[in-house]
Amino acid sequence: MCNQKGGVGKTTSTINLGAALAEYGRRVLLVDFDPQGALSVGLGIQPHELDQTVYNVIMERSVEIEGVVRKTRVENVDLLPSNIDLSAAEVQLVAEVGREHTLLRVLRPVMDQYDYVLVDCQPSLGLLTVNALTAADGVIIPLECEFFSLRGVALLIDTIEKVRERLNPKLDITGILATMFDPRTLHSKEVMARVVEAFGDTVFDTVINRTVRFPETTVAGEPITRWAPRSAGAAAYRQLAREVIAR
Ligand SMILES: Nc1ncnc2c1ncn2[C@@H]1O[C@H](COP(=O)(O)OP(=O)(O)OP(=O)(O)O)[C@@H](O)[C@H]1O
Repeated sequence: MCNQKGGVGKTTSTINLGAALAEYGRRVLLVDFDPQGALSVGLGIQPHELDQTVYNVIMERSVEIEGVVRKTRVENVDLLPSNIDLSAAEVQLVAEVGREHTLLRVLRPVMDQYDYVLVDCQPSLGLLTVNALTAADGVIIPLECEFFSLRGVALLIDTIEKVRERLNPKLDITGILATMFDPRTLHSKEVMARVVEAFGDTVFDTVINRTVRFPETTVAGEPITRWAPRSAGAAAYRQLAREVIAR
């Protein structure tokens, strides 16, 4: 889940797509790859209380991923948590041999235990994000239905193409996900039309509406599929899960 713009719905989409995939019987690992630890918080975990996180797994050879991955309250959804420690990794990794492949290397031992591994990137195109792109089969780009949302997408796609050429030939854009859509405003519809015009079939049919239900789920520490299972937001992420499975 990648977009260097902040606050576009990366974390919300990682949690809720993961939970929806799990409802369809898929085994899911969520990787919090943002030092803010919002994904961990959104699943009811206090990141600052953790002794070991994804940071220790990628920086310390003696720490094995199996000991750091934890179960969540959601059946079939596990979490590799993160906290502020990860902010040091961006600088520390620069000196490492094979620095772009670090995340892929540490995920490999657990990869066959899951049907989907979703990585929640931080809002930057730095080395941690390049690590996520190097480990991934596909990128989902959440795009806020706001005027400036298309700014920066060209740079993101350029980065994805460079990673595909130089580090990970199988990398693909799985889809572009329109988020924070407000069906009452012409503005949202205009932005959506421009996104479809620019990216065509790459855009998921699923559109995530703007609703206060999502901030509520963060406070509750639960995905929307559990917090408000019959809400439109839960239905939307279930539809997205079906699209992702189909793609
Ligand atoms: N569809 C939505 N409707 C209303 N609020 C939303 C929606 N999706 C996310 N939010 C809220 O917007 C804020 C930012 O969302 P989120 O954390 O998912 O974005 P992000 O791209 O991961 O942010 P960052 O770049 O900081 O990691 C959060 O408070 C979240 O609860």
